[in-house]
Amino acid sequence: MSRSVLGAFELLRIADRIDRGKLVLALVLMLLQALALPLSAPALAALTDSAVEGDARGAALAAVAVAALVIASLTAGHFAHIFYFELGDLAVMRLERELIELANGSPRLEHHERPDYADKLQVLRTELHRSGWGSMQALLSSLGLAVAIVLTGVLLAGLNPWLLALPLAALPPLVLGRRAEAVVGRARERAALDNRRARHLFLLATDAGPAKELRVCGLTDEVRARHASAWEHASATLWSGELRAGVLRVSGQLVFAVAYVAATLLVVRDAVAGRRTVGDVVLVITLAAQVNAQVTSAVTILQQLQRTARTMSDLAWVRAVVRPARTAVTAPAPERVRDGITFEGVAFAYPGTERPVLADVDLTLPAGSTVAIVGENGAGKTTLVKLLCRFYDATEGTVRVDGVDLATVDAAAWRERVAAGFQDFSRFELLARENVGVGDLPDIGSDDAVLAALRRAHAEGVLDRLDDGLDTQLGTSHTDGAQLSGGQWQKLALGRAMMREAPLLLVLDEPTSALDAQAEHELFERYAVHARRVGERTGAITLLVSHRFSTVRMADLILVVAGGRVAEAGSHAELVARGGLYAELFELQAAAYR
Ligand SMILES: Nc1ncnc2c1ncn2[C@@H]1O[C@H](COP(=O)(O)OP(=O)(O)OP(=O)(O)O)[C@@H](O)[C@H]1O
Repeated sequence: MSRSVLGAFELLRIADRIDRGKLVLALVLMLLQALALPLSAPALAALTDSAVEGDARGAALAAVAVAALVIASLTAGHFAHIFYFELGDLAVMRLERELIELANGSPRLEHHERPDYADKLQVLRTELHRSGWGSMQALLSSLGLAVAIVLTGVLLAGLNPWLLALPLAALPPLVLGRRAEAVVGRARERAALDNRRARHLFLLATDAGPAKELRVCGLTDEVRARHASAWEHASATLWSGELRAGVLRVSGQLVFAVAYVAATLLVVRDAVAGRRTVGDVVLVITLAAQVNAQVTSAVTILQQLQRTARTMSDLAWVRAVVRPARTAVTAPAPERVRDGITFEGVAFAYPGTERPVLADVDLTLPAGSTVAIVGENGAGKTTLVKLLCRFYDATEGTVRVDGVDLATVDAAAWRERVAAGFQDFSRFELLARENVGVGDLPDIGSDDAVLAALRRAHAEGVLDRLDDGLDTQLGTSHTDGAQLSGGQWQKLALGRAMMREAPLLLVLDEPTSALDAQAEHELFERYAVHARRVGERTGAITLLVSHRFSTVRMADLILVVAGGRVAEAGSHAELVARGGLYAELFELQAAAYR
C-alpha cells in the first residue's frame, strides 16, 4: 500500500509541476462530483416520501434537488475528465522525456547492455503510455472517492448502524483486487523477455533492412514461427496470470454481493413492520448501489494506482542504474596529446559477466600516429575501442593519456575530443546536411564544415545523387525522403565521423565495411594525409579497426589482438619479417587476391 501511496504522491507532484491551476480545478470538480452523487440519495428518498404522503410542493422541491445534484455530478465529472486527460498526457510526455534523458544520461553504455535494464525499459515503454491519463484519473478519482465513501457511510449509519458493515464488506474485494494486480504484475514481468523477443522478431520480419537476408536464407517461415512461439509463450504467461487474478477478483465481489442483499433485506423488513418509510427503502437501495459502484471503482482505482506505483518504482530503478561515473573527475581533458595513450596492465570483463574479454594489455599509441588493430572476430578489438571512448572503464589496470588516468577525466569532455565511426552506424533520417553535421553540433549549420567532412570521408559523391544536395530529406519515415543504399548511408556516417576537424583521437571501427577494398584503401590514403597534418599540430591519434590488410599496412603501428591480448605490435614490414600471426594472416589474404 505504501508503494501505491508513494507512487500516487509522485504523480501528484508531477501534475503540480505541470499545471497547478488545472490540478486544483480538477480536484475541486472531483470533490463536487463525489459530494453530489451520495447527496442525491436522500433527496430521492425525500421525493418518494413526499409523493407517498401526497405533498406535491415537497415532492417538487425534492425533484429539483435530485435533478440539480445529478446534473452537478455529471457536469463536474465531465469537466474533471477533460482536465485529468490533459494533465495525464502532459505527464506522459514529461516521463518519456525523462526516460530519454535517462537512457542517454550516463556517459557509459553499461546499462544498455544489461538484460534486466532491457526488461524494465520494455515494460516502461508500454506502461508509460498505458498508464498516462489512466493514472491521473485514478489519482484524482481516489481523492473524490474517499469523500464519497465517508459521506455514504454517514448516511447509511443514520438509517441503521449495522449498515456500516456494508462498506466493510467492500474490504475483501479491495484486498483480493490488490492481490490480483500483484499476480498480473508478476506475470507481466515474467512475460517481458518473450515480449522483447517477439518484438525483435516482429521488427526483423517487417523492416526493410533484414528483408533481403530473410528471403535469401529462406528464414521468413522460421522467423514467423519463432515470433508466434514467443508471442504465444508471453500470452500464455499473461493469460494464466489474468485467470488467477480473475478468480481472486470474482471471489471478492461475491462477498460484497451477499452483504448488499442482506443490507437491503434489513431495511425492507423494518419497512414491512412499519418502522421505516418507503423513502428509507429507496435510500438504502440507492446508497447500497452507490457503495457497490464505489467499491468497483475503488478496486479499479487501486489497481491503476498499483500499476502507477510499479511504473514509478521501475523508473526509480532505472534512475538508480543509470549512475554517473564512479570515479571522481580530477583532471581536465587534454588540449593536445604530447606523448601518447598507454594501456597499463588493462583487463576488462563486461558488467555482469566473469569472463575477461581483455587481459594483460600493455600498449602505447604514440602521439601523432596512425594505428591499426587487426584480429579475428571476437578477439576484443571493439572492446579496446570502447575503453578508449570511455563507454566503459577498465576492470583492472589503467588507460592513460600523457600519463593522466583517463578514468579521472570527465567522459563527456574527453569525448568532445574524440571522433568515431562505427560499423553499426546509425541512419539518422534527417536532412543530408544534418545527418553529417550532427557529428559536430556547433558546426551543423556550416556548409563548408559539412562539405569538408564529406571530402575527408571521400563521400562527396553521395550528394551528386541527391536531388536537393545537402538539403535532401533522407529516409523512409518521410514521404518524400530519399532512399539510400547501405554504402551511401555508411559514407554519410563516415562524413559524420569526420566532422570534428581536429579530434585528439579518431576511431574508425570498421566503418567502411560496405565499401570495396579499393575504395577503403583510397579513403584511408587520403585521410592519412589529413590525419598526419593534424597529428603534427595536436598529437592526434588515428585508430583504425579493419580486416583489410591493404588498408592496415599503411598504419604506422599495427596491433594484432588475439584472445583479448595484444599478441604482436609493430609496423607492417616488422610484423611480416617476424613471420608470426600477422604474417600468416597477411599471407592468407594476399594469396586470396593473387
Ligand atoms: N556487451 C557485451 N557483453 C558481454 N560480452 C560482450 C559484449 N560485447 C562483446 N562481448 C564479448 O567480448 C568479446 C570481444 O568482443 P569485441 O566486440 O571486442 O570483438 P571484436 O574483435 O571487435 O570482433 P569483430 O571483429 O567481430 O567486431 C566477444 O567474445 C564478445 O562476445
